[in-house]
Order: sequence, then structure tokens, then C-alpha cells
Amino acid sequence: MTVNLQMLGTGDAFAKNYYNNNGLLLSRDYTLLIDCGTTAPRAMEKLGRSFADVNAVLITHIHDDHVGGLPELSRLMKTKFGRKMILLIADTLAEPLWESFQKNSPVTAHNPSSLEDAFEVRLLKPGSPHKLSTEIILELIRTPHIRGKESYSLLLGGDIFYSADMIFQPELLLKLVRKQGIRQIFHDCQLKGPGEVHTTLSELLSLPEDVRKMIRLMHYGDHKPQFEGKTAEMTFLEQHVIYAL
Ligand SMILES: Nc1ccn([C@@H]2O[C@@H]3COP(=O)(O)O[C@H]3[C@H]2O)c(=O)n1
Ligand SMILES: [Zn+2]
Ligand SMILES: [Zn+2]
Repeated sequence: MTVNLQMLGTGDAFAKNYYNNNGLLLSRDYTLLIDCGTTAPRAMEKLGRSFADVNAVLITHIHDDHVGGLPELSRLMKTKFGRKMILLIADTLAEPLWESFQKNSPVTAHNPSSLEDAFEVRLLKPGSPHKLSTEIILELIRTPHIRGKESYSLLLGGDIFYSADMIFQPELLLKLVRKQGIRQIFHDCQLKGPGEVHTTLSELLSLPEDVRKMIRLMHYGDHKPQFEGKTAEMTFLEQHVIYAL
């Protein structure tokens, strides 16, 4: 049994050469879209994929590069496929997501009247494993990004960590690897300048070698080519490439 990861994009919020950092978790009987930023519909088109083949969309936090494509996704599902997409979201994020959804929606006569009108909403409890299919089990872990706003990274299958946008958390990463048997880490990475709300490359380089070996970098800026060969054992996750997990 194999689960694959294909990123629709690996760029940060301002990247022009990369689509937003959104991913498809692909298994034999279930496809999960992780985040749906403004560029997600275009990236799906570019990959020749259809939202009709996605079983659910999971949201990590409320920033446009992670949720800006949801109004188009909802509209497409209703008009083209006559149904609603399943939306998986931490219970605490449902209200702020609805506010952002309304802000990102063009005004039409058929705008949804609630999040439940736009999606089949499934609220997830952070800190508990959720079995989505025979091969996909995930848990939301709250991680810091913007002060006062909740954001959730993902534990996939108990041995993979997929960061939401987050401030560097070395203790968490060491605990996941040393105590919880994590063997792969997909991490957001700000390559230049102070991190502020993201983890920087310098911070990730300060981790021990055995942890660095597990890390693939994502959510990077357009200057990424300048950093090839400068990330020690860490490798860049490339958009559109299919990785076996
Ligand atoms: N100068 C900036 C810096 C950041 N931002 C927003 O902050 C968000 C941080 O998380 P993100 O998901 O990378 O998206 C960033 C921008 O929306 C912004 O809008 N302007
Ligand atoms: Zn982001
Ligand atoms: Zn963010």
C-alpha cells in the first residue's frame, strides 16, 4: 500500500514562479487536498486534475495562500459536479474560515449563506487521530504562526510531520523524531531574512544532522534556485513531482 504526495505548489504567499503551498495526498481509494490557496484551481488545471477526484479538502490555517481558492472550489463542485466538497477543519477555525470565505467571494446572486451551505463540513478535534480511509490517518497539532490566530500542522500516519506555516519549534521537531518515530518532515521554509511568522533556513540548519536528513523544504520564495546546494542534508520539495511517502 502506498500513499503519494504531489504538491500543487511549493511557493510562499508572494511567489510568482511557484503556486501556493498546497498538496495532494494520493492513495488507492482516497485523495486529500491539503489547503486550497488562491492558485489551487489553476494548479489543478495545469496538472490535468479534477476536483471531482478529490475526496476532501483539509485546511491548516486561514491565509489566502491556504484558503483563497475555496470559493471557486465550492462553486465549481456545485455547478459542474452537483455536490459539495467535504471540508475538514479544526473546530476552532470554522468561524474565521467563513469570514475569509465571504471576503474572497465575488458578489453573485447565488453566494452560499453559510459554510455548511458551501461545503459538507466535518469538524476535527485537534490532538486526536482521524481515520479518513484505510491508508490515511491524520492528526492536527496546533503550532504557532501568527500571534492570536490558530494554525495546525499535520501528523500523517503517525510517522510523517507536515508543517503548516510555523515559527521554528526545535523542541517539537526533536520530540517528534526522538520520541514519536517521525521519519519524514515536510517543513515550510523562509530562505531569506528574518522569519517572524515562518521558520527560516538558518533555523532549520541548526537542527542535528539526523533530523535534517528527514526534512524536505516547502513554502519557499522565488529566490529558491540561489539556495540549491546550500541546505545541507535537507532537500527541496518540488511542486508537481509525485513522491512516495
Ligand atoms: N509583508 C507581508 C508579509 C506577510 N503577509 C501575509 O502574512 C502571511 C504569513 O503567512 P503566509 O501564509 O505566508 O501568508 C502571508 C501573507 O498573507 C502580508 O500580507 N504582507
Ligand atoms: Zn502560507
Ligand atoms: Zn500562513
